[in-house]
Amino acid sequence: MGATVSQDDNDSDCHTHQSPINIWTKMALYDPFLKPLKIQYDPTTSRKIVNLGHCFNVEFDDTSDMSVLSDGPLNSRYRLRQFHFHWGSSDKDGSEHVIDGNVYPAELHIVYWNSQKYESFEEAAKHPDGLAVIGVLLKIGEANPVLQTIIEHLDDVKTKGKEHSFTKYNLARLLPNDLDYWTYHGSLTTEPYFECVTWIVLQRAIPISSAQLTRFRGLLCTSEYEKPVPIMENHRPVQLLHDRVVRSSRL
Ligand SMILES: CC[C@H](CNC(=O)c1ccc(S(N)(=O)=O)cc1)c1ccc2[nH]ccc2c1
Ligand SMILES: [Zn+2]
Repeated sequence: MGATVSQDDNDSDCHTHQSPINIWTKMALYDPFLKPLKIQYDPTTSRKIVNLGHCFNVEFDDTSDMSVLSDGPLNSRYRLRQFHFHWGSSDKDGSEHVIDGNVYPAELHIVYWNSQKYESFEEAAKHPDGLAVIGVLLKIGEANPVLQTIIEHLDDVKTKGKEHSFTKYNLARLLPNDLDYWTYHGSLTTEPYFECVTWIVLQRAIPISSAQLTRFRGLLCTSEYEKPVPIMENHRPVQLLHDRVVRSSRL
């Protein structure tokens, strides 16, 4: 008697909570128990900007709970570690999350880890409730002065491995006023794709000018000793939803 393989066996593989996804807004479930996001941000926690080769990070001092995210869909306090962007080789694509089939030209990820339950970011990343990432879609519009302060420093971190001090950054000014969000359980969108992320995708996009976005593509994925290769794109394709439901904070 051969083993029968049913549909759910196919979903029993251990990679069914991958990110990013296409969010069908009409299928999102309004959850009245979702709280507003509570974002406490201390500008003195910003430390440096780093070129990692596939993207650049703005990194924060996460040795104590100074800049934290709580409430929203979360049951713990999460500590700010870094933020970074994903972009495409043209303004036609670049975001990781897709909304009703619409791709945006870029996406900001603000990465937090559960400092209430775990001792370190690396430890938290091994658990389903280890990380929380706020995803903010970027749309082409007027130049964004808050992004400009980051873009001015990209020349200091042009090649892979370069870093430059980056202090007193006002991350709060980067966020839209409207913090309504969609939330679902997913993964890191780069290797090792751990399924450890509570995703919180804001429903309001923020502007970036086409000229500013072009500056992202000027970053190099090569070190200063190699032949220069620009980071033209670094966004992962959308993944299957499987058994997940996306919840919305707004009816
Ligand atoms: C656990 C992964 C981590 C490196 N990766 C990340 O920090 C990261 C963070 C956010 C996202 S996204 N685009 O989803 O927001 C993708 C990746 C990481 C950190 C320390 C490590 N030591 C050994 C391995 C190792 C891996
Ligand atoms: Zn990311």
